[in-house]
Amino acid sequence: MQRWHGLEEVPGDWGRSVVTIGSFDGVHRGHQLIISKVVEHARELGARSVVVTFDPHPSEVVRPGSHPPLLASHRRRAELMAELGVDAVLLIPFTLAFSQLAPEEFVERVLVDALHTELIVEGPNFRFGHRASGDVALLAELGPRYGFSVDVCDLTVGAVHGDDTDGEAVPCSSSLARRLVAEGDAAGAAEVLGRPHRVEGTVVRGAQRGRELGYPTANVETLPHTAIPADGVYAGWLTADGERMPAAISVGTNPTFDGTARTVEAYAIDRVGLDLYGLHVSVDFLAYLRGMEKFDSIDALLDRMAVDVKRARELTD
Ligand SMILES: Cc1cc2nc3c(=O)[nH]c(=O)nc-3n(C[C@H](O)[C@H](O)[C@H](O)COP(=O)(O)O)c2cc1C
Ligand SMILES: Nc1ncnc2c1ncn2[C@@H]1O[C@H](COP(=O)(O)OP(=O)(O)O)[C@@H](O)[C@H]1O
Repeated sequence: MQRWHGLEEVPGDWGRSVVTIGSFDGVHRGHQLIISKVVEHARELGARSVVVTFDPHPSEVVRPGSHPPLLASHRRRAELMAELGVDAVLLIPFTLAFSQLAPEEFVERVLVDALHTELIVEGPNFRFGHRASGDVALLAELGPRYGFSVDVCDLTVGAVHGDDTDGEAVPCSSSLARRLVAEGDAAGAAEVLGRPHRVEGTVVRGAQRGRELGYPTANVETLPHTAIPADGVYAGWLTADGERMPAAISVGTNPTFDGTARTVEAYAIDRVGLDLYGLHVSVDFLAYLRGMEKFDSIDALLDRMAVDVKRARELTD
């Protein structure tokens, strides 16, 4: 899969494209549906599939300070899109100037001049151009002039979760996944995303206390704006150097030790002698086990950690 950063990186001799445009944060099940459609149509038409996305999140430019917590880095999104068979991802720097393009200019520069778009696939709520004034009706109107057609499809995929929905399927969306992650509902988030929520980062030094407790934990320094699950203890996986290891994960300030910094730490169950410092690792959150607690003694914490680890081992088996 090709990755282009900016319109100027699109090869001049790039052929015809089937395109979808969006933020695609988390590449959740609704995103997966639309991207699969793009890939399928491209194969039928003998064209190539392209996903157009933006960095930073458009809301940060339109309303500074409103950057939402991110479910996936652009690197991770690209990885997931490659798995779906996408030929190229075009990441457009979302500058103030870009945000001010009139919808028709946006169509000309991105869809027509750069990508030679034959078909664009979007959900009915797609908006683009200055003040989000372009919509699918405008795309359909401009299509004949520029030689592309528009496939507007219902991209709603339902996920059942929680007690507050009476068992009703709720449409998958990035904001729903963000809310579930923030509430610690790892299982609900996994249902929306189609896989456990992942947090990535570099392993940094902590208080060096874990090894003394018998549970060394890799402390993961996450990227800015990462969607970090609610404080608590989780079962999941720690992946390092391509190896996926069952893990018991702690998110919080280590209140038993009167800590103040909020950390994401993962103990790779039953593994000894790992050296993960400085590595880029990922932590997948499969299930919420319990809340973070301030224990009266280290023994009480250790008793509880033994129970957590046993449960995490069972869940990741
Ligand atoms: C499965 C698990 C559960 C944990 N639960 C708690 C907890 O309830 N309260 C708490 O203060 N710390 C908890 N911790 C965090 C430990 O206090 C922390 O891993 C330890 O202090 C080591 O910190 P260090 O990596 O900075 O050395 C938990 C850690 C793990 C792996
Ligand atoms: N089973 C394991 N799970 C996680 N990290 C481990 C494991 N075994 C060894 N390590 C190493 O030990 C470090 C964690 O030990 P710890 O005493 O908690 O130190 P720190 O406070 O610096 O995180 C990890 O960063 C990793 O390099």
